[in-house]
Amino acid sequence: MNLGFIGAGKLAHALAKGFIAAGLTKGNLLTVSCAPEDTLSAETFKQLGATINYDNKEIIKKSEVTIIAVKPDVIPQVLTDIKDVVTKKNLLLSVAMGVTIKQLEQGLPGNSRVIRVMPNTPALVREGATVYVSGTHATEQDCDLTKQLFGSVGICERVNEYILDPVTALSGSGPAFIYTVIEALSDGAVRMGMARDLAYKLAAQTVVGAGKMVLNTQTHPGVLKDNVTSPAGSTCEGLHHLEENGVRSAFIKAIEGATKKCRETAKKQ
Ligand SMILES: NC(=O)C1=CN([C@@H]2O[C@H](COP(=O)(O)OP(=O)(O)OC[C@H]3O[C@@H](n4cnc5c(N)ncnc54)[C@H](O)[C@@H]3O)[C@@H](O)[C@H]2O)C=CC1
Ligand SMILES: O=C(O)[C@@H]1CCC=N1
Repeated sequence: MNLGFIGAGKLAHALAKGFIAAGLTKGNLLTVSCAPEDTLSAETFKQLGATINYDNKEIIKKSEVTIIAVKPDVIPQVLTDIKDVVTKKNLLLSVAMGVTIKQLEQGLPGNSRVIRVMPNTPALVREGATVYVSGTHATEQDCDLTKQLFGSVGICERVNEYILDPVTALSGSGPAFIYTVIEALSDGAVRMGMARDLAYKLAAQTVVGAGKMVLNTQTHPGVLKDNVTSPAGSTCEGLHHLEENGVRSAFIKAIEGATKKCRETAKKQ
């Protein structure tokens, strides 16, 4: 598949590597733009074999499917750059946080085929979590293609747009929250005498294992937690400390705060 990327940063790179690993495209089939001063993004994609072109119009002309992966505040500029060359042949997939279908469509010619996608960086290792929302003029084939593309690097679900901001908070930002948990668990283990390397390995595999237990056994997380927690045992003691320090409330507030930030971004566009 010939793919265009407008914006070649951390998410674009994770997606490109994931798509290549899944066999959906090759590095030399990618056409990519980034800010001219951003030599790191350009170099990262060059190493994959991609063609770099600093003119966003050229990305649209050369690719039937283009992923727009710039920061939300750059979206208006990108839409201005490309609006005169977007035709019915182009499918545009925007991954920008807090930028709505309406805002995207307003900046493009009528009938433009737009899909709003919210992936996450674990797509790099094909363990991504993606949702997408169809724009007004995207076809069912466009939705199928989106599902095929992002389904090749993890799970991919179609949703209604009203849920996109909480999704961004949960699975878009979520890896950062979980890395913090992995670091903190490891810090605890190091404090108790464990070597740092082993602590990261055990903490990361514990997150992977617990996640797979929820997905594969379809058992309520509370039941899975109870299965680990013996009467008067060590897990119970640990859980008591987490509850005393408001761990649930901290995560609930993190999702609420991140969702609100997405909504503020949408209002600013
Ligand atoms: N990083 C993540 O985990 C996730 C990011 N997103 C969304 O993806 C988008 C990109 O995020 P990141 O990759 O983290 O950002 P980043 O800062 O790593 O990358 C942004 C890219 O845009 C390029 N750029 C800047 N101005 C440009 C222009 N006028 N034309 C073309 N390219 C331009 C930069 O050179 C850079 O390559 C954001 O909208 C973000 O909300 C969504 C889900 C997860
Ligand atoms: O932090 C951000 O703005 C983006 C949205 C989801 C992950 N990164």
